[in-house]
Amino acid sequence: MIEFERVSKVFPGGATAVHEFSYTIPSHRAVVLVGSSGSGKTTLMRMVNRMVEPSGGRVLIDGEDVRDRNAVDLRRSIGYVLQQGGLLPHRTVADNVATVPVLTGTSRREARRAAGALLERVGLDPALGDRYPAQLSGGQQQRVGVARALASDPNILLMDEPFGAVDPIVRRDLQQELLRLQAELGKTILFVTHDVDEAFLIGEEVVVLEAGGRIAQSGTPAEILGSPANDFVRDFVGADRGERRLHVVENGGQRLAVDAAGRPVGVLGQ
Ligand SMILES: Nc1ncnc2c1ncn2[C@@H]1O[C@H](COP(=O)(O)OP(=O)(O)OP(=O)(O)O)[C@@H](O)[C@H]1O
Repeated sequence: MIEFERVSKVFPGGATAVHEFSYTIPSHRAVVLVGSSGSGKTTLMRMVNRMVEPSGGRVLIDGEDVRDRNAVDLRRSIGYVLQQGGLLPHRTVADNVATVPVLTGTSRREARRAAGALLERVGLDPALGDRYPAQLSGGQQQRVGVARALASDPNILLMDEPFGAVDPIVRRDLQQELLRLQAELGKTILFVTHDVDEAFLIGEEVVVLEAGGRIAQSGTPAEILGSPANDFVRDFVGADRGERRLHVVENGGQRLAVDAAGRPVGVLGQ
């Protein structure tokens, strides 16, 4: 469980990036922060692994203030997936995946063996482990990024626009892969995106942010789609979408998010 308790962040010489944000992410839940550029999503995410220290308030993991944790140990215990993969270019894929386990005492041989299994888990041929990141496609690199984040078997995965840099078709594959993985692994996931469709697909809960990390609305995709709290949310969920405007339909006891052409874009649960 991750608890944000009235956290704020004022960067030196800057405006307030986040103002008194409070939210609790239950264990094993996938929660998506969605909002336009500069709404404070990345700042909030980085407070969890202490890459950003709050100016006020606190972040707790399983009841413990992250400030009481050693920052390096904390970071190694949390999976972190970045938009550009963040892979080390001069190390093989297998060594990239094995980085944290080796740092925390697993033998290189054992960590490389485990890396092969992790590559398979994210849908890659383990033989790719001998390549260098530049020899993989963007989508494959993102999968390696996910494998690396899973390597220390963390309870928490932070995912910052992880599929933002790949083309739409690969992006859909990666999203489906993440849903499949989450069904298997049940991690506590904090996922950041500015893409509403992605937020509603991945998030069991979605937090719509306005500037300054203010919560415009939070809830399940069905709740937000079904009854937007205000004009801001209504616009954000539907703006500029024309015929792609999302709505909710009931289908055989399931609630589906569909676009205006009736194409399902996500299952919202029972
Ligand atoms: N290190 C920093 N120093 C000063 N200001 C910062 C710093 N990091 C972020 N900010 C500012 O804080 C605000 C929130 O930034 P943040 O990156 O959290 O937003 P975001 O919602 O993740 O945006 P994006 O979708 O563009 O990544 C922005 O106004 C940004 O310019």
